[in-house]
Amino acid sequence: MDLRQFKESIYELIVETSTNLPADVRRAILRAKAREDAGTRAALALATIVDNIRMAEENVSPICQDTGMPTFEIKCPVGANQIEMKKAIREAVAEATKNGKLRPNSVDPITGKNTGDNLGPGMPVIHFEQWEHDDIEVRLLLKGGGCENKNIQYSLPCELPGLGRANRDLDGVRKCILHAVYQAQGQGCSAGFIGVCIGGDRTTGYQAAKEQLFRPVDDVNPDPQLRELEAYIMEHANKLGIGTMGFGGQTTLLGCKITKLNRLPASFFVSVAYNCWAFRRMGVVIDAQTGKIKRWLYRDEPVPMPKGQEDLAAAGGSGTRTVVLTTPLTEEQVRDLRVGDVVILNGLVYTGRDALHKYLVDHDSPVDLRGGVIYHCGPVMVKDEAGNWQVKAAGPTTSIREEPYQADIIRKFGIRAVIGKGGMGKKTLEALKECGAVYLNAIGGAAQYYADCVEAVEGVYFLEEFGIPEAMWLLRVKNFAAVVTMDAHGNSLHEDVEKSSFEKLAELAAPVFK
Ligand SMILES: O=C(O)C[C@H](O)C(=O)O
Ligand code: SF4
Repeated sequence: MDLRQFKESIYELIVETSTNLPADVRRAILRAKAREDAGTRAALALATIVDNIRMAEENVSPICQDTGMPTFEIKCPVGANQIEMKKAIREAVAEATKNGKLRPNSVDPITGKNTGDNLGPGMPVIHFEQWEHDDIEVRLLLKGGGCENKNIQYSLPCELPGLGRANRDLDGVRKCILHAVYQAQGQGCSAGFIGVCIGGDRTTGYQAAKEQLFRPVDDVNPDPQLRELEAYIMEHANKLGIGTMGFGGQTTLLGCKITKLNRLPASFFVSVAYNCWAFRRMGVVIDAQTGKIKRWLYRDEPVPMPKGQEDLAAAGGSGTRTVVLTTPLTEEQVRDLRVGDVVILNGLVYTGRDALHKYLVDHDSPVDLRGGVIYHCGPVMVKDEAGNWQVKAAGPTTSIREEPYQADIIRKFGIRAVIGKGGMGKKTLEALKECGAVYLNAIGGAAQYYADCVEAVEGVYFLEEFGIPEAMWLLRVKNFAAVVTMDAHGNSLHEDVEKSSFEKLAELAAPVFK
């Protein structure tokens, strides 16, 4: 095989997967948008997502800044050289990282040191299987860390909050899957897709659950029992009211695919792989002689994302209160904000995520953070030829990971706003009230939408120590739109949605499958 050409084909597959959402996923998102009433938070969030998908394709830049764990599933003819293919794939991954199509996402598990090229022990994931065809089929999944954190595995029998006992039967499985959707709330960037495996062991169960994500969204399960379970879950999980980004709404789940594997008599696992709306999976069929792409998978028709809708930044017209603010913020400005307001932010924001929060607890900040805005974000950055940093993608990361640190940091540095996604807990809510600060929920995954708001990169700290995603970037933003979901009066939309969705979950406790 022409390996140089094979590498180019893989590079193209990586770029397309990261930047151009497949047709079936686009259709599912457009259907979800059509179900929401205009002007609601869910509709605004979905319109922003639609904008973002279009922008990513136009800019050939990552849909979401977290380009995930590159996972290649390859079927190849007998005799194809897997060692050489692996080498070519690794080279293509490193090149896509250098060009800002993937974020450098591979870090040492203990020190957090970033390898800078997405390579390292266990990365990327490459699985080969032989088949009796002449072509090579390569499927790629770029599944981000936030939704990966929402995967869950149950061992039956177990007790589930709201649902009671899940026995070792189909109805027990039903309860586990409903609970899996509930426990994700908006944190895995709902509306999401789930792949489920009933049975197997802890490893094969998760593996098979993830493989279900390669099924087209609109396909039908060949197993009638599993088909019925999928239909049940799609209908009832969408009654939980978690909605897009956990803002409430009609659509919580965009797809549910279930498989089963035989298990040992002693074990009964239900494994659930949760994928965000930014469901980046694509595939190609490659000619095993030339290394050229013969055709694309998941691209049955072009599904253009419409322009000119009422997205978050345009929310003013719809009855939502929109407040335009420029940093640094005053206590008065912040105390005036209420849950549900849309804030349009201008001025300087400081990115900071896991490494920075841990650091700031017992160190000084290199910049004065009083009145400042911390943005939970790990952007994709590349240096242009003139040596200036360019933002390639910059959406929010899951904020709850900073819950152990955030309250102390707000108090210590006088921060007035925290931007992230998925909401935070009681400790932070208390600090917001005490100090006069707010939590702003940006639209998770909308990395092009937010990168477009960055007017200038004014500096960076801790780049060497923490690496690109974890560094503290000073970003000057314009028209950065986010929703107040936790205010300085003790209100939290996340608490409310969690409570109401729990009540809806509990209504589904009665047995359905005998
Ligand atoms: O790492 C990130 O930028 C985001 C992550 O995928 C998340 O959802 O929290
Ligand atoms: S930020 Fe959201 S959309 Fe992006 S990878 Fe994480 S869960 Fe997915």
